[in-house]
Amino acid sequence: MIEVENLAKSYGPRSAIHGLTFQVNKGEVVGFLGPNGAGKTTTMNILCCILPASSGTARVCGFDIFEQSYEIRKRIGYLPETPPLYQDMVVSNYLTFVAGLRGVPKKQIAAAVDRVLEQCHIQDVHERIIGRLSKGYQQRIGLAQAMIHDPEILILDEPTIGLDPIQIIEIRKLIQELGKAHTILLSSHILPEVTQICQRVIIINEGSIAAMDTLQGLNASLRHSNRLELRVRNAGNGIVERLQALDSVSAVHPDGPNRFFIESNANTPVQDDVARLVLEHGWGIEELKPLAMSLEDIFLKLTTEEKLVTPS
Ligand SMILES: Nc1ncnc2c1ncn2[C@@H]1O[C@H](COP(=O)(O)OP(=O)(O)OP(=O)(O)O)[C@@H](O)[C@H]1O
Repeated sequence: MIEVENLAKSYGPRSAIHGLTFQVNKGEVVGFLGPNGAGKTTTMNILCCILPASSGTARVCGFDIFEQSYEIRKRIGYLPETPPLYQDMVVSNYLTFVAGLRGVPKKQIAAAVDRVLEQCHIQDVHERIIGRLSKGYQQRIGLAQAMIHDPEILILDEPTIGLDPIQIIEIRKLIQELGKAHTILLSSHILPEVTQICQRVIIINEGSIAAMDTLQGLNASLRHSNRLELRVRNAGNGIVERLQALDSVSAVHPDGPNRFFIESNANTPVQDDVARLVLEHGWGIEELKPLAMSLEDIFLKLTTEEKLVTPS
């Protein structure tokens, strides 16, 4: 549905993205993650034919972004980070206006407005002035304008940014609903949000792709760094030093007197060494289990040098 190959964009001498290659398949909800300035908005703007790429190719629904941008615009709905709303307009008038801009045939405009009012749960405010509505409602109107021409693909740039926690939950729920019938590429800084909404993640860092997989796949591919949680009954003096002295252990992070997070870069099962050490010293094993990496851990690992061990 979206095929990107070797895409690059420079702003003057500054390279924003380079060598981007990825695909989004029909029906997928894909999270586009990256730190500030990674190139997410640039990529989304190129896919929506708002910004020309410097080189590379991208096809959306089989159409080329350079040659067939009109066809792509018909099939793509875009919610930019700041929704393009006219604050002084009444909701339904605004959506009628946008429908005209998007080329919805005149006779179908009223039905299209009714459809998006219903899909985005904003029927109750259709006669209100946009600027007087809450940010959560304004975001839904932003989604409604993106969907007015019934596109197959939705591209959403930070759709929950600036919303309060209740509004965030509502918008996430709405995106999950929309994901049943649309292909969605969504950028976000909120990692649990991506975990909840998306089936697959593309992590971008400094303009190129750092990782691309399902959450389970990312976890498995980063498994060369084993992480364990160890809980003992009676930790003796020097337990941290002794654990650290094991060949297979690269770092030990205590969390209270009897709980430790252990990292290992070795491929050997570090559990055996740890268990042996604990038994030899009579510290008593309460729990010894491998830890899955959270998306936050994966993100930090791929986008920074920071080493992190947290329970998940
Ligand atoms: N119009 C522009 N002129 C010059 N440089 C730009 C322009 N737009 C973006 N950039 C630069 O390109 C790089 C990528 O920016 P982009 O906005 O695509 O990143 P982003 O991942 O969306 O960041 P954020 O999460 O902060 O929105 C950044 O270094 C940014 O400063």
